[in-house]
Amino acid sequence: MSIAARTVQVSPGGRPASGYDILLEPGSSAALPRFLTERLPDCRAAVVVTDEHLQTVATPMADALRGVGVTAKVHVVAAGERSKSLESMHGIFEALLDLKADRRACLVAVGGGVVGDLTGYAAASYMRGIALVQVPTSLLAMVDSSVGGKTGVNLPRGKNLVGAFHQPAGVLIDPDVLATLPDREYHGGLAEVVKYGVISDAEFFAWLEKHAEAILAREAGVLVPLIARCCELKAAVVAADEFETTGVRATLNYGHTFAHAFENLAGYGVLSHGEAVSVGMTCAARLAVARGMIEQAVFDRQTALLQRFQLPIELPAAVDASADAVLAAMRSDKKNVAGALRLVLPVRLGEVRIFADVPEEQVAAALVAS
Ligand SMILES: NC(=O)c1ccc[n+]([C@@H]2O[C@H](COP(=O)([O-])OP(=O)(O)OC[C@H]3O[C@@H](n4cnc5c(N)ncnc54)[C@H](O)[C@@H]3O)[C@@H](O)[C@H]2O)c1
Ligand SMILES: O=C(O)C(=O)C[C@@H](O)[C@H](O)[C@H](O)COP(=O)(O)O
Ligand SMILES: [Zn+2]
Repeated sequence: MSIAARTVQVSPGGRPASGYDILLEPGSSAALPRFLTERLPDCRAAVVVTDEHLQTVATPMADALRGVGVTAKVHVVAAGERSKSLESMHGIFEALLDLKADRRACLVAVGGGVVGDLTGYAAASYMRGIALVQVPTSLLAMVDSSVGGKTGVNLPRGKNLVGAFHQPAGVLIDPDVLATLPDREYHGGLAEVVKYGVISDAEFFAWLEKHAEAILAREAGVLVPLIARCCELKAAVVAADEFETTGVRATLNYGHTFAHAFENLAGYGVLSHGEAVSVGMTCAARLAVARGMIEQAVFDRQTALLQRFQLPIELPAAVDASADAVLAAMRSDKKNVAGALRLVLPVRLGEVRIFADVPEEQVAAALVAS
């Protein structure tokens, strides 16, 4: 397994011309002015979007941009999933208009997946599309949301129901910023990390099991290779199926049909995305065992690793989610065709497939341990 890479190249849809680099190194956020000068030389105005927890990271970045002649300001949204809204997007448009930003302007997303998805969709929409630079600061954003171009916001009726594919011009990952990430958010990011092992890389899954203690301690020696491997795995999927048309990219949605329903029913507060994905992957694996698709041992290994990473494997009591309510929410999933659920389920450790023939009673039965 090659886990030494520090720069990961992404070629969406296999088109090198629209490719970009993920720069993974301590201090990489300081590279923003150079990055803009080299990659977006016409950019004269930039809005750096962040939330209140990352202002000390975002503010020096805007200052540094001003140092190379770019008119820059920081725009702060409230931390948390509820900011992934059309209303928050409107605030970003106002900030761009205040700077008299034209089509050569760019948006810089400094934060977790919420800031990244929101800012990305604003970049895809403002004047029909301006450049975006992703500076992910949560583990989840480093290993997943900053890469691959999925952007969007939530609607009251469901997660990510509006959005666009809009690839960043580049991704700057500074693993040192993880030092301030709260434990709960760090663990949430590990859910998406476990996902990569289950969907596409059994060897990486075993590596996670072996290094679980060092990973929990956030040791740099394991963190950098861990992030790099996830980025490589995601880049390969995005190269094969940028717009989720062939089914390859849908594998990244393992556990998510359940998870998005849980997040919506929980009102986007009680449960983080990563926690919801952890419970969702547990339900999906339980369903696969019930259908005779995987051995119980695979379910047990996934469960043990999720629990080792201090992630939930069942919904907290505070989430009032009857099977009927969960199924109703799952029917809004974007993967569904003609109202029929399409679920990503494991067929062995390291491989998942999409199933469109799962009876809803089986899905309901998989929601809780028997
Ligand atoms: N676009 C994609 O491909 C994709 C992939 C996975 C998840 N997502 C989306 O990402 C979102 C979840 O992202 P998230 O888990 O990063 O949540 P988040 O963006 O809400 O961040 C979690 C919390 O951590 C704080 N934080 C982030 N970095 C920090 C740091 N270095 N120090 C201190 N605090 C820090 C944030 O302020 C926030 O309070 C969800 O909306 C999910 O749907 C998108
Ligand atoms: O990049 C992808 O493709 C993913 O599905 C990654 C997921 O981890 C992520 O949560 C994504 O936002 C889900 O997208 P959606 O299309 O199911 O809304
Ligand atoms: Zn996800």
